[in-house]
Amino acid sequence: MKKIIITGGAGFIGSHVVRRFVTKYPQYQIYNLDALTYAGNLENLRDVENFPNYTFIKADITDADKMYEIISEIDPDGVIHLAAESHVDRSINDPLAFVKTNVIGTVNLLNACRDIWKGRYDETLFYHISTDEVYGTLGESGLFTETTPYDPNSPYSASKAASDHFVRAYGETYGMNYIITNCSNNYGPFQFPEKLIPLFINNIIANKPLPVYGDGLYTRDWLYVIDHAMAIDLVYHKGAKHETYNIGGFNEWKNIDLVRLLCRLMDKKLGRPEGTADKLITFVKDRPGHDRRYAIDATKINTELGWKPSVTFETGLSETIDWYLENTEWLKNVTSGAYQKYYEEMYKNR
Ligand SMILES: Cc1cn([C@H]2C[C@H](O)[C@@H](COP(=O)(O)OP(=O)(O)O[C@H]3O[C@H](C)C(=O)[C@H](O)[C@H]3O)O2)c(=O)[nH]c1=O
Repeated sequence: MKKIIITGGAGFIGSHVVRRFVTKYPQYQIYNLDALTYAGNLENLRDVENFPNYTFIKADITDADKMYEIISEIDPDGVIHLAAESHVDRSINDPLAFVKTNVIGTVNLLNACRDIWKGRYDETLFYHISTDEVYGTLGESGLFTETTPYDPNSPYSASKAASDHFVRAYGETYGMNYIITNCSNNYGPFQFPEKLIPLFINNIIANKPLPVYGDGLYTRDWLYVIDHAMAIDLVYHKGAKHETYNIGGFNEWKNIDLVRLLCRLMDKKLGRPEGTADKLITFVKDRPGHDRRYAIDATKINTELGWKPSVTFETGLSETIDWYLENTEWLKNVTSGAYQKYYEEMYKNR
């Protein structure tokens, strides 16, 4: 039986990856290693928690000894590493938390795998999940390819860039097998309402302002999270070792256009008169160091591995809104407690 550790499996993208592996591969034992920080939630995995091939381990990747202990005990065939601090605004307020989890946490995992897998690097794989933000920002045209130089602008993207470099360095220095994928903005069920789409869905439901940063003309390339999980599955099984793949939706939207589409769909689904949600749009002070445009060239994963997004943005977004409207309890739980304080802190100077 193959054993795979998935770090950050209780988070947004991680939970979709865990669900896919647990349900699709009963012959694999899947270990979800997660610290359950504010963004990790076992509610995200209720439907698979009793599967015999699923095990949850509460542990923090910043704890080097614990990582060594867990990895030597399980002796996995692969690690799919998704555990990370991921919100850019939080990284601006607390960069060190991002260095600790994203850089030191990754190196702790690499150290343990390097030692425990010694002598059988060819049979094992460290698969590191990263972001397109490591490439910095684009002008009006152009796309990020796998050979675009790294040029991170936020503490978050700098910490992810550093972690990517460490993974590659461990491959080159020690000969460990690794793959890195760099993905564009994800959206879908179970995303914590600090990121644009779930935050705005939550605020529209609650009739709260929709804080659009700066002029709202920033561009992002959006991918449905389930398509990302499918890509991760494919890369884990078919990807070439010591390679990087970019994953994206070929789906660019200016923030303000996306927000207006979201408002229209939400009004319809909530049975409110057209234009109701639009009135909540509030332009606020910009995010410092705000990257103007991200866009991924996903040709390599498409031509070499045959991956492409399976749903259109209209379908994915509509399904996402429906999910949040059907899961108001989940939304209420994750936005209770410290959330309100965080939200007020985040927007008080904007
Ligand atoms: C939360 C928020 C965001 N925005 C803007 C800022 C961005 O231009 C865009 C998306 O912001 P968000 O914070 O949702 O995502 P990014 O900063 O693009 O980064 C995201 O996508 C990459 C790939 C990752 O790797 C990050 O982990 C992930 O957080 O909307 C607003 O205008 N108002 C808001 O309240």
